[in-house]
This record gives sequence, structure tokens and C-alpha cells, in this order.
Amino acid sequence: MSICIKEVGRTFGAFTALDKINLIVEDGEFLAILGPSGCGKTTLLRLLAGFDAPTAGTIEMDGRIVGSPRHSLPPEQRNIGMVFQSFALWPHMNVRKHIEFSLLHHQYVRTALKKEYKQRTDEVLRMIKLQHFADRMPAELSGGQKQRVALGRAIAPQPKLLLMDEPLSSLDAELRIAMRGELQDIHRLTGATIIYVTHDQSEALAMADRMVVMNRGTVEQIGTPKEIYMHPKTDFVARFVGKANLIKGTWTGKTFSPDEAPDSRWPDPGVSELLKKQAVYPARPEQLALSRASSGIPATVTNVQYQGKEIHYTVRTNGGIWRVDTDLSQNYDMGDSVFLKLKSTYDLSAEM
Ligand SMILES: Nc1ncnc2c1ncn2[C@@H]1O[C@H](COP(=O)(O)OP(=O)(O)OP(=O)(O)O)[C@@H](O)[C@H]1O
Repeated sequence: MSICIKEVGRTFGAFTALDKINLIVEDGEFLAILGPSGCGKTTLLRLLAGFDAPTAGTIEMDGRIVGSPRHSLPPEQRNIGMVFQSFALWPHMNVRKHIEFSLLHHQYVRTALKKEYKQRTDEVLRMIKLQHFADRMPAELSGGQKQRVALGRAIAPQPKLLLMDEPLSSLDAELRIAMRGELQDIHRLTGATIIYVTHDQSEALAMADRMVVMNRGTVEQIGTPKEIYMHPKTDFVARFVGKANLIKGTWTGKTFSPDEAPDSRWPDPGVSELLKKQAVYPARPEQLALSRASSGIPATVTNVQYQGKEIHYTVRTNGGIWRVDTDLSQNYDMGDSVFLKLKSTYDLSAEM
């Protein structure tokens, strides 16, 4: 299913939860909507599901207007499947019945699928790897298994659009990672368009074809995970997705000199015009290095966190507090005086 969101807004009294959202989602695309708490992600998903109507603009699905201030097609007439954070399983139904129920009661199930619902249920149970758990009740399942039932129930009727609202957030870290692969498999197997809401950037980066980064009810940037991570357009995206340090300085054409180390020349890896206008360089923690040699920005180590594969340092300079991630060969202690630099692979001053 393709979706076209045009100038969509949603106000609650005097409060604007969504403002002039414009977005096109291609048929079969996996789109992640990423943003901090309260930025309007769930509000947008509710508009797409048909639980709520926009107060401005239009939402089209496969070329047909389904949501506008005057008219909203109810959820059951939209050919969608939904998966929520809470699983929302029925406590009195076993795993098989969950899948069967959705096949027998979803308005858009093809007659052939409905007729063959037992075979389809077996197929879905295999897809979500619960064929040996079909008779279990929800209370007898682990968190990951419950999540898979919710997913199976949503995909069984072969909806053209799957809406997911933080579906992995109640799982532990290990399961969340395992479920990412399963969601990708399901996307590949079903070919459905997926709109996936999360505030976890690593989830969005790992799975999505494209990401929409939202902030305070507006879209900050739309792009592939690589574009968003490597080339953030705004300071918000640079900080939120890449955890970038926004170092102040002067841009001269394609080189940057930090105010606190004016002799350094940092190259332009594709920094946006907006960030250049703001006279900052977005350096992600892994792009920075520390050294004892006296070149770069003088800094003091204020925090050290050993992470096994790398070390996360926090350093303070006159201009701010910055995060630097290094490999294990760099060893500094709290209180050490060091110099903050761009990693030598990036730093042009090394060639001078
Ligand atoms: N029915 C409502 N009445 C008034 N304000 C609302 C209503 N629904 C949402 N809001 C407000 O709209 C804003 C966006 O809410 P929304 O639930 O979309 O955020 P979110 O990005 O999904 O956040 P989270 O990640 O915490 O779920 C919030 O400030 C919220 O308080």
C-alpha cells in the first residue's frame, strides 16, 4: 500500500501535536518514525490507523482519501494490521486461536484465505516460529513469544499496511535484537508496507528502508538510515541520532577550524548548509580522538566508562562538554589533561 500524507495537522485545543506533516510512503517500504517522547509519533500512527482524524490536511492510501478533517474511514475498512507495545493478547485464547480469530474476523481477508484458515494458521505459526506452542495460553508464554503472537495475529490476514507502535519496547535488550531480525524476515516474506514507531534510533537504523525524524510535532528530516546518520540536516537530528558533539568554530569553504583550536583544519564530510550557517561541526563520538600531544582542543577528562569493546569518555573544554568513544588502546583517567582532536583519518591539519 502506498500512502500520501499532505499538510497533515492535529491540534488538541490550543496545543499543536502535529504541524504540516508531508510524507510519501512507497508500497512495500519499511519506514521508521523516530523521535523523542511527546514528539507526535503515536498521534500520527493513530491518524494512519483511523482511530483519530486530522484537524488539517489529508491522508491518502492507494490514491484514496481515508482521513481529512471532514471524513475518516474507520480502522476496520483500511486493510491494516497493528502491533502495539502492550501486545494486547486475549488471556482466554491460546496461540492458534489468536491467529484463527484474526483470519475469520478481519474484513479484508481474501475468501480463499478464510476458507483455508487452518492451513494459513499453520503457515503463520511456522513464520513466527511458534508451531510447537500453538496450544499455549498467553500466560504460559515468554515476552518474546507473546510479541510474536501479536505479530502473527497482525500479519495472518495479509494486510497491505502494518502499523507498529514501539512493538519491542517491553522486551529485554537481547530479545529486542533477536526480534529485529524476525521483523525484517516478516517484512521480506509479506511484502507489506510497514510503518514502525520507535524512540530507539538503533532499531530504526537497523531495520528501516527510510526514517522520518520528528521533533515537536514536525518532521526534521526524512532519509535512508545512512543519510540520516552520516548527513544530519539539523542540530536536533545530529544530536538525537548520531549523538553528535556540535563543536563551535568557523567554516571557510569546505574546511572547519574549531574556535578552541584555530590552527586545526577539519574537512567537510558533507555537513548541511544549516549546520554550517550555525558555525558548528557535528562530530560523532567515534569521529573524535584524545591525545597527550599538545595539538587540538585542550580538555580535561571528566568521566570514563569502560564498555568492553570501546571506552566512552566525557571531556570538558572551555567551550563545552563532549563525548568521545575510543578503542581500548586509548587509556586516560578522570582528571587527565588531554587534547581533543578529530581522528587522524579525518584531520587535514595532519597533512600540513
Ligand atoms: N488526546 C489528547 N489530548 C491532548 N493532548 C494530547 C492527546 N494525545 C496526545 N496529546 C499530546 O500530543 C503530544 C504528542 O503525543 P504522542 O503520544 O503522539 O507522542 P509520542 O511521540 O508518541 O510520545 P511517546 O514516545 O512518549 O509515546 C504530547 O504532548 C501529548 O501530550
